[in-house]
Amino acid sequence: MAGPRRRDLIAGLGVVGAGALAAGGVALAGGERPTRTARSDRVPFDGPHQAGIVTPAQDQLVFAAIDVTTTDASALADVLSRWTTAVRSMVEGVPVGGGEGGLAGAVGQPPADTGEAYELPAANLTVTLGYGPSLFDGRFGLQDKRPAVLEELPALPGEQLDPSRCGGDLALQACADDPQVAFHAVRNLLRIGRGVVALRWMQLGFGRTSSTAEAQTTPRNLMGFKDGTANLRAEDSASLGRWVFVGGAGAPEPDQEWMRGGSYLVARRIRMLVESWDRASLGEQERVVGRTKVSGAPLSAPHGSEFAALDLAATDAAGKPAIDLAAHVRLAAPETNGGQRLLRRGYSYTDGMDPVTGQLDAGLFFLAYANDPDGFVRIQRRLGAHDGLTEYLKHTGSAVFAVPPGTAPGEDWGASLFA
Ligand SMILES: C=CC1=C(C)c2cc3[nH]c(cc4nc(cc5[nH]c(cc1n2)c(C)c5CCC(=O)O)C(CCC(=O)O)=C4C)c(C)c3C=C
Ligand SMILES: [Fe+2]
Repeated sequence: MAGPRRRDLIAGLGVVGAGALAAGGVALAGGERPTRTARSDRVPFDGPHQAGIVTPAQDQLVFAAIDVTTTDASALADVLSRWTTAVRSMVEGVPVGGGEGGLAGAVGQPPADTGEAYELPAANLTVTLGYGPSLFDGRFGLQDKRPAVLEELPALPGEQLDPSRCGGDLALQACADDPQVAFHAVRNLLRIGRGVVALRWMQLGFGRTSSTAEAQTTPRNLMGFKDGTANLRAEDSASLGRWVFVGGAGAPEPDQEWMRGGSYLVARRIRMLVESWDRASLGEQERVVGRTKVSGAPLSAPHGSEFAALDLAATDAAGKPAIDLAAHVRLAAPETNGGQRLLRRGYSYTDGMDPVTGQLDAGLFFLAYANDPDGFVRIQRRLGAHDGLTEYLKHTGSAVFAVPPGTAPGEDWGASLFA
């Protein structure tokens, strides 16, 4: 565990650490374990966009879809305010309630913080909040605030969704370099919200399956392929403005001003039929993806770089398309989708064994940000209908959320929505 975790911390320094160091932090020396006092493992909470979108993808995920169990809008706004205070504390590596006082609490009372992250580093924790379409159904007087593009996703080809892994009024995406830090964050927020919100479903992810910053190396997904090669990166502000952030440069104007600077998050739990995949030949696996397994180079330039551009017109010696017509990358690429791009931020998951079949329940918890969820829908319609990878996949969970913009210092989550 220490190896990969440490590598990501160091990779993260390239982007996150620069700001943190400028703010008076200390750099990590070789072999040194990060501590709560090292500022280089902290991601600032406030900013024009929420942390956890273009933040260099951490290696651990705890994702919670949450329902609101009251119709009292002020109680919900109060929870969002208390969540903001708690997250501001936790991303600094400080317990909920502040310092050791948060752990101690009053005699005869439970401590303000559950304690399991105490003395752990801040681990680049980010907590990202989303609002599901159902939040705008009239229970809280928010029906006029619903962005037109925020609707439940339509039925998509080939999906076999489990209703107990779908939807949610709210989402909390907690990412960190340490799984206990991410779990601690969600656990404490649920605890704060008790009586107002309830957990609907939850997904743990281990191992990022995308790179969201130039400094990060491309990870491998559970099919053994490099994943994230052609993803959008934090440094590509022109593409982020056009495709990811609401009201960004080149993007359509939002119908709801409170969403300016926000984004939309699509979550899909995609089980991989790994036992079938592991029986497929290397040639079949590469044909289905459209890239080589070892280097990640496109099959149009199999001896080239991982980052070589796809040449969708290239043919092999037999005159057939070098990148198969049903290859995943051909069908997902912007070149075949009207230029559409997504910021992918998914994680590998396993939930152990499928008790019915005895097979592994493992795959990709696909997370993608876009300034219109329809961008995902249009790509997925093509993938579901034609993608060779589909034979090895089963979409079992689904949700979509509006992710509001980031906060100014002192501002609470929900302030612009409930204003
Ligand atoms: C609707 C969007 C997408 C879903 C769902 C999806 C699922 C999925 N993808 C992989 C593995 C790979 N995907 C790769 C590239 C890629 N995938 C999407 C979109 C979805 N993938 C896009 C937009 C792209 C980029 C295409 C391009 O511009 O070239 C790759 C190649 C490496 C990379 O660029 O990331 C792999 C490998 C799996 C296993 C999967 C479902 C489980
Ligand atoms: Fe993909």
